[in-house]
Amino acid sequence: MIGLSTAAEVRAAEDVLLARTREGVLMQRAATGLAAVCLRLLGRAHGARVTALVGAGNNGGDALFAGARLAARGARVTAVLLDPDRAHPAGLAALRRAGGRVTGPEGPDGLDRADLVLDGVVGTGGRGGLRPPAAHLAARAAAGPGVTVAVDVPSGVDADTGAVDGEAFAALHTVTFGAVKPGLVVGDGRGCAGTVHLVDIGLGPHLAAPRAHQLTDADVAAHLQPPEPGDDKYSRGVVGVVAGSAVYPGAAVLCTGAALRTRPGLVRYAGTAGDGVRAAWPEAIVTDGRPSDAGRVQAWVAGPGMGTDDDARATLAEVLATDLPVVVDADALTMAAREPDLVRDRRAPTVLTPHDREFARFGVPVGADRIGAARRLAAELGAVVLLKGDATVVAGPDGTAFVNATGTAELATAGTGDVLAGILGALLATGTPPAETAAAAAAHLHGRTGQLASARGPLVASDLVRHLPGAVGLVRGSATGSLRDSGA
Ligand SMILES: NC(=O)C1=CN([C@@H]2O[C@H](COP(=O)(O)OP(=O)(O)OC[C@H]3O[C@@H](n4cnc5c(N)ncnc54)[C@H](O)[C@@H]3O)[C@@H](O)[C@H]2O)[C@@H](O)CC1
Ligand SMILES: [K+]
Repeated sequence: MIGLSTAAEVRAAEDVLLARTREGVLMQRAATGLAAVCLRLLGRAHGARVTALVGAGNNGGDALFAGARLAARGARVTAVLLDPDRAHPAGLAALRRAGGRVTGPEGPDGLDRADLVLDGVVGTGGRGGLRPPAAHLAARAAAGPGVTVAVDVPSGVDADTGAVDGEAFAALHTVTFGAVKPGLVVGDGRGCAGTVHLVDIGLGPHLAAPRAHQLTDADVAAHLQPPEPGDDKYSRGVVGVVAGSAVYPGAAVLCTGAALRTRPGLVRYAGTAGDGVRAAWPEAIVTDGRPSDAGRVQAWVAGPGMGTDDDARATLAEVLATDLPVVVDADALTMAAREPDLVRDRRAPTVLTPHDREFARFGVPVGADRIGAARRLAAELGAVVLLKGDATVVAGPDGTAFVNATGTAELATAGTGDVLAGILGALLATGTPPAETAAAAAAHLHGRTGQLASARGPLVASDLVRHLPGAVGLVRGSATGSLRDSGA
């Protein structure tokens, strides 16, 4: 599990460590790690052209010291000082000693010929979007030929939320220090950060336990273990599905199929799309009656394609009245937004799976702070909220949050949400792990499946169902996790 630490948490840990180390040691650790990543990206140092955009704080100091290291290895480094009188003095001296050039914001900056551009304008001390002339230089860097590398945080991105209020530096890579900040992996910040590289500067033992996380394949594999010799179809978790309609059986077919393909045990279906489900999935046990006629289940998935009429409302209420985990998706979300008391503070876990428009129906739009928004609704309803997006966010009522790392834009097609609901039902039905972890694991597996299914071209939702066993195998087989994956 990768912890996501806020700027304040990182600063607090830095303060403890700063008091115990010689002055400048932490910055040297950061600059050494930064220079090492730059060298890897450049492939060579001698003759490489590097431009560093340098602000007035310690973030600029990191860029200057890293620039000095690259210059010492033969790179042609130009530092563009945005505020020449306030640039980090020791960093500036080191760069000059190593043969680097220095200019002001109006000087010749080499941006149009740089092999690599370092963004050391602002880091965790930044507030709001980039101001001119930094905004102008950032735009030129993005348009130029050089590899763009953000120091700690892309300037203009809020490190805690990923919000971009105005202009921000568009990095292909971000080298971050001490801990990954949430703003690098969620919201608009995710797009600005590119691939995230974490440099250890020794903060680990001093960091507060993070309240937000990213799961890796290894974490998710622990929840997708193969059956053991003593298992039977009941012990692997029985999923109940209420979805679809006689006219629109598709959602029921996709949702049931996803539950079966994630953890083949037993799936029971109750509703008016029974004929379609029987035809597609002879493995499912189908009743045309009400959920209470379906037989014993361990978790319910309610909503995809079920409609929002009185009958649908009664079905949803019946499922929510049980003491079982319930996934509230699609049409069920519309009904829950109208009557939040249906889902509020149930004894068993409830997982709501809104996209932004569905989320807004609960009263307040998502806004730029996606983790904050999910936490707010989760606390208000006493439920788990899985807020879908480019990087899906999961929050539990106690504020525990997860940001998904495996999302791919290929998943933006009809029916993929029905598949996610089915996966989620399968992971909830075993009762372990906690519902927010199960929801985060479902989002992770869904993303991996999307990557696999779109490896050779665009996907449709039924491709996802077909690729689920392969994705489960892939996640199980992968011992290591990564922040950003090749398919993302
Ligand atoms: N504290 C430490 O021990 C360490 C800090 N490190 C670096 O220090 C950074 C934090 O340094 P600081 O606290 O000095 O702050 P920053 O360097 O992030 O930014 C502070 C400066 O930026 C200006 N500023 C704020 N918002 C701006 C905007 N939107 N546009 C233009 N300028 C803006 C402020 O006026 C201030 O001068 C980290 O991100 C990291 O890069 C690393 O060297 C590791 C060790
Ligand atoms: K920066």
